[in-house]
Amino acid sequence: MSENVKVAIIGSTGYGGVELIRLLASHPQAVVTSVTSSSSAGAPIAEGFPHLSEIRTDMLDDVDPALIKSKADLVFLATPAGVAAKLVPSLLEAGLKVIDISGDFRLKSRDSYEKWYKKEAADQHYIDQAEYGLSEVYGDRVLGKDFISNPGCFPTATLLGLVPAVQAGYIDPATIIIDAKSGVSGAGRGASLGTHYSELNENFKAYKVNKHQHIPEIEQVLSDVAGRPVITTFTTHLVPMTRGIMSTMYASIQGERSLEDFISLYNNYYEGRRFVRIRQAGSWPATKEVWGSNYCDIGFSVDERTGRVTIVSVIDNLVKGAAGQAIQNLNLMMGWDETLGLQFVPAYP
Ligand SMILES: NC(=O)C1=CN([C@@H]2O[C@H](COP(=O)(O)OP(=O)(O)OC[C@H]3O[C@@H](n4cnc5c(N)ncnc54)[C@H](OP(=O)(O)O)[C@@H]3O)[C@@H](O)[C@H]2O)C=CC1
Ligand SMILES: CC(=O)N[C@@H](CCC(=O)OP(=O)(O)O)C(=O)O
Repeated sequence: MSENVKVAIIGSTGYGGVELIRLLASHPQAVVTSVTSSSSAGAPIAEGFPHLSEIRTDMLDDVDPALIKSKADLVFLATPAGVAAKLVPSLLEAGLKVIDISGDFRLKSRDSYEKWYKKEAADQHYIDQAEYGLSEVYGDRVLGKDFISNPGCFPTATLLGLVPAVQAGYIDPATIIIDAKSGVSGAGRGASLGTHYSELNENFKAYKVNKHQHIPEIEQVLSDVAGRPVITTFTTHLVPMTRGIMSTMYASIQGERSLEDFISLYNNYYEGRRFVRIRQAGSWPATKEVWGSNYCDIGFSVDERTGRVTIVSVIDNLVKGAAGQAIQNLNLMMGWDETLGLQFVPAYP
């Protein structure tokens, strides 16, 4: 087992960054030695985040690769789209390991990134270096790597719910429809019209229909496991709750497959993977049952009338959908037990 690792967080004043601080506080082998800010360097981090009082007494550092390298071995980026694309080359050149939580290095095609994110893509050389860290699917590839691109929140819930069935040929990938719902912390800490209280409270709305930046990420992985190009219908909805994602997926079943066949397939696929829990027949996961934890819970129904399966997958967007999976990737990179520092029981109710 490797030594302890010193880590820095860029974007530590956002929701993903603050969640990294919370989770890493109880990690036995990682210590946060630098928290940075591009807008309030020099201020104590606990000033803006009183919940960190007496827990973190340090000041925010500038986003300076040389300074970060002098304090840390590895850096997490939890920054808006387009920032990591510019910063990562200098961080890697400084000799830091990198785990990027943003979408900047997930898509292997620069054209696809520019089309869906409407930002300038990173240099292809660095995109090629990034290992896509969907832990339960590609975790084996992460060991010993220096640069991980952490999956998106919706793709994590959706892909963990679809990959075993697509890979085994239990469903026809061309028929997949994904109906996804997110709590508002998924939109980050910055205020916007769509996320302020009176727009959100007592409301439930669809957004970015057929235009969401997670569509190509989901299709990239499904195409990989299906062995042929897959395109999907994916609709996101905003729910008036703080944390949580529920992805409900529908697809036509191929061959004779019972509910028990699906449950057994998924139990086998995720055997030994502690963060994916497969529900028994008739048990449907709810976002509260994974709240504050790194779990992804998945339930199924097989409809003999239509020949379709319904798959429901839930995660906490800030944990398994962001900071938690990023730490799981840190553990896998370092050759540690993937559950290190992540064994939280969901907070209930
Ligand atoms: N929220 C979620 O559930 C998830 C988010 N993500 C992705 O993670 C990333 C962070 O998301 P989230 O934490 O929600 O976003 P927030 O808006 O809450 O935080 C982003 C942080 O980035 C920092 N930042 C902004 N511009 C720069 C810059 N030019 N250089 C360095 N730092 C900068 C800001 O801090 P400061 O001004 O102090 O520098 C800000 O606090 C995004 O790419 C998001 O899409 C991925 C999965 C889930
Ligand atoms: C509720 C909400 O607005 N969620 C965000 C998720 C953002 C995110 O995770 O973005 P990247 O994965 O692309 O970094 C959205 O739907 O765009």
